[in-house]
Parts: sequence; structure tokens; C-alpha cells
Amino acid sequence: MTTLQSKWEELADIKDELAARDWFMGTSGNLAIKVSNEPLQFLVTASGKDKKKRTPEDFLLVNASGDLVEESNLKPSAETLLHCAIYEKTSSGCSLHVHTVANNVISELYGDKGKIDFQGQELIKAFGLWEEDDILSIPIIPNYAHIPHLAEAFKSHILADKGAVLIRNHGITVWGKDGFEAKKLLEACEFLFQYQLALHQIK
Ligand SMILES: CSCCC(=O)C(=O)COP(=O)(O)O
Ligand SMILES: [Zn+2]
Repeated sequence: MTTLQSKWEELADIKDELAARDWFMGTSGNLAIKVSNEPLQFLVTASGKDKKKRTPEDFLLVNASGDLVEESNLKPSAETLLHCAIYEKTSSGCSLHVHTVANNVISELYGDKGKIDFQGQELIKAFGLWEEDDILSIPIIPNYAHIPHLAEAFKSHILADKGAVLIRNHGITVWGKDGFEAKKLLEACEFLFQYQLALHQIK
């Protein structure tokens, strides 16, 4: 199996798992996985497709600028520039973006603060935060319709090889060293958001 085929399979399996959680409502969401470093090339979901379905046209190979490596009648995700920013600034290998009700409500509740912090919650260990007083701080940025503008705002929060950024009333983008890590971070974030919303209901 070539690297391209194995990365395709890895991303397709992640897509199926996220679909099983119903995290691709209304064609939302996009996923990417790095295939090569020199030249930088990565697979990204085709724009506007139903990501709950598995088809041979699900992913497109793009370069560091997000342009197609081979001609296609499909377009790369409208949000490819966010994935480009991650691979430009880090050595991470996979980036995932989903819209969920929980991440949208949290982004609205905490958007004016520009971040949401979690401390003393076991699942922040997914981010490598193991000390008693460690804080997981997830930035929340405004949602700009102009994607290059959104990508610029997003870029300033890409500070490490793994991370997460909430886009207000839009969704979350996470990245990690490979598909396993990126999915782990995404699941941890969604757990923490649901936990926080549950706390709001009883307080
Ligand atoms: C209908 S969802 C609006 C676009 C979006 O935010 C998204 O995540 C999906 O866009 P894509 O071009 O990647 O399909
Ligand atoms: Zn989106």
C-alpha cells in the first residue's frame, strides 16, 4: 500500500467514526491528513459533500497553498486554508474540524471572553496536561465569512504541534501528530464542552 493509500484509509476511518457520532450535520465539517513533507501535500475532504457517506471521491490531494495537485471536478474544502495554516506552522499530521451543538453553544457563551479554560478535569490530560494546576485554555475566535481573513485570525492561535481553536458559532478545529491524536483531542474537547453545558444546567 502506498503512503497516499494508507493515509486515505486512515482519514476515511476517522471520518466514519465521526459520522457515527453525527458530527457532520448538513454537510458541515472537514478533515485533513498530511501525506508528504517535501513537497508538503495533504488530503482534505471535498467541499460540500455529505461526509457521512464513504465514497472514492471523499478526499482531494492539495499542496501547501491548498491548490489541487491533480485536476478534479470537485473542490477542496472551503476551509482548506485553515488546514494549510496548521501544516505550515507545525509538524502535525492530521487536522479535524466539526460543527456540533455543544461546541457552538460553548463558543457563544464564552466568545466574549475569547477563550474557555478547563482546570481539574481529568480529560485535559488528553492534551498532555498532567499537573494538578494545569489549565487547558481553548481560544475562541470570531467567525469571518472571508476564509483568508478567518485563516489569519486562526493562525495566531497555532502555537504547538497539537491544539484546538473554537470558531464562534461555527465549530472547532483540532490538530495533532497523527489521526489518532487529533481524534483523541477532538473527543476530549467535545466531552469537556458537554460537561460544561451540563454544569450550566444545574448551577
Ligand atoms: C454547510 S456547512 C458550511 C461550511 C462549513 O463550515 C464547513 O465546515 C464545510 O465546508 P466544506 O467546504 O468543507 O464542505
Ligand atoms: Zn466549518
